[in-house]
Amino acid sequence: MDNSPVVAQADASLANYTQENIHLVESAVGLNSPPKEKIGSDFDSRMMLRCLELARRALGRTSPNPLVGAVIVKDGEIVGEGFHPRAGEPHAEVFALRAAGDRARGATIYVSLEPCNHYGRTPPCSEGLIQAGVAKVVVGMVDPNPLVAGGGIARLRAAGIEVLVGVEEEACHQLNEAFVHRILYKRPLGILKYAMTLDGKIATTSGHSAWVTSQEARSEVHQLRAACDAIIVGGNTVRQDNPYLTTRQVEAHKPLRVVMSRHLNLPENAHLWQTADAPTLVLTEKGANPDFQELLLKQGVEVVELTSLTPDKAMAYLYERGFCSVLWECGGTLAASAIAQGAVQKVLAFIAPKIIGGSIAPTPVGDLGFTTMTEALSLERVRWRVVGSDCLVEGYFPKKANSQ
Ligand SMILES: Nc1c(N[C@@H]2O[C@H](COP(=O)(O)O)[C@@H](O)[C@H]2O)[nH]c(=O)[nH]c1=O
Ligand SMILES: [Zn+2]
Repeated sequence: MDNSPVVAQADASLANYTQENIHLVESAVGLNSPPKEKIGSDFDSRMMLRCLELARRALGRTSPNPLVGAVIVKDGEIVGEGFHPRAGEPHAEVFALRAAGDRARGATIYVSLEPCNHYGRTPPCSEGLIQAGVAKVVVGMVDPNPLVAGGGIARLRAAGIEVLVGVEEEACHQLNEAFVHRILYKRPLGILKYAMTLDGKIATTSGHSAWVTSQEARSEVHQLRAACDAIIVGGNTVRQDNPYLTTRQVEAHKPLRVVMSRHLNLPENAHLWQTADAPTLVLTEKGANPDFQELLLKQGVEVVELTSLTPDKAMAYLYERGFCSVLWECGGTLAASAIAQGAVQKVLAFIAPKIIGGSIAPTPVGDLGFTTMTEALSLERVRWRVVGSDCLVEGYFPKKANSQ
């Protein structure tokens, strides 16, 4: 099957992504394009889903790199598997080739992301596959990285290797949505997560919030945290909720816990500074409360002063640090300003079937300055799911209201 148009749209001339050409890359990696016909056989799909299963073993650990899995099949049998464990280490294909050894010659390799074609921290996988003598490469999605962007596929085809692109493309994209966002927008993907009652409250009028949702929903949140690079809260959340923001699973990735606080008027004995099992970073402004900074440093907390502390500045800083995904677990005021500044692209709202009442009880999103319903930010690609006794609503902000 010739499906080269997918690749043709993603050429390396898109190295400098702008508003005009971003949509081309988005369609090349399988976003914003009309549903396509199923590509590949059921066996191809099964092998690609196995790649994604392998890729997930490194969940939360690969940034700024993507999650990638690879499977080598010879005569209908899997002869090698691999995944990318973290940035700086070999790519998924390399591990799969090592496992397959000589059996890679004449075999088919399935990879969830287009094989790279550049010398980065590691040599190009395209050359590795050519040297190993594989006969066919089945790719999940095109790599939006301008250093690759179709070049890996072109190189393999030029070497006479059959390449099929787009098998389980949507699932492949879903797994790496944060990596794709990082590449296209030069910011981490911002995910706003909150838990509210049926009448839209995140706490009682007196600020009590433990717990709004069921145990099942809370363990879903722990899994979500483990898949992210950082979790952000504001000073208010530290003062009022004194959260741990941990994943509570021994083996899981521990995201960086980030607190945004302009004046560092924070409690000296917050759980965050007292639990060294996950790293913590406090973002503040130049010259804020030097005594408190010293106290934090003594407790192993990292402090970074930014020239002005806004959600976008925080995201720009976390982008420079190599992060792909940031989970906003803050209160309504910070959430509203993060949304207004385009620091949130995705929303995960847990809704508990409880009513708490209280006209001044806090709500998940503060003032956005809207006066009419027509200004409402309607989520797109919305999914609803039951988690324990709660409902999880998941969706994305429309691009125009939210592009950087
Ligand atoms: N992890 C991964 C790929 N990642 C691609 O390579 C880039 C990182 O290159 P490097 O610095 O050398 O690790 C990353 O941004 C992405 O475009 N490619 C692959 O063929 N297979 C893999 O498993
Ligand atoms: Zn590679």
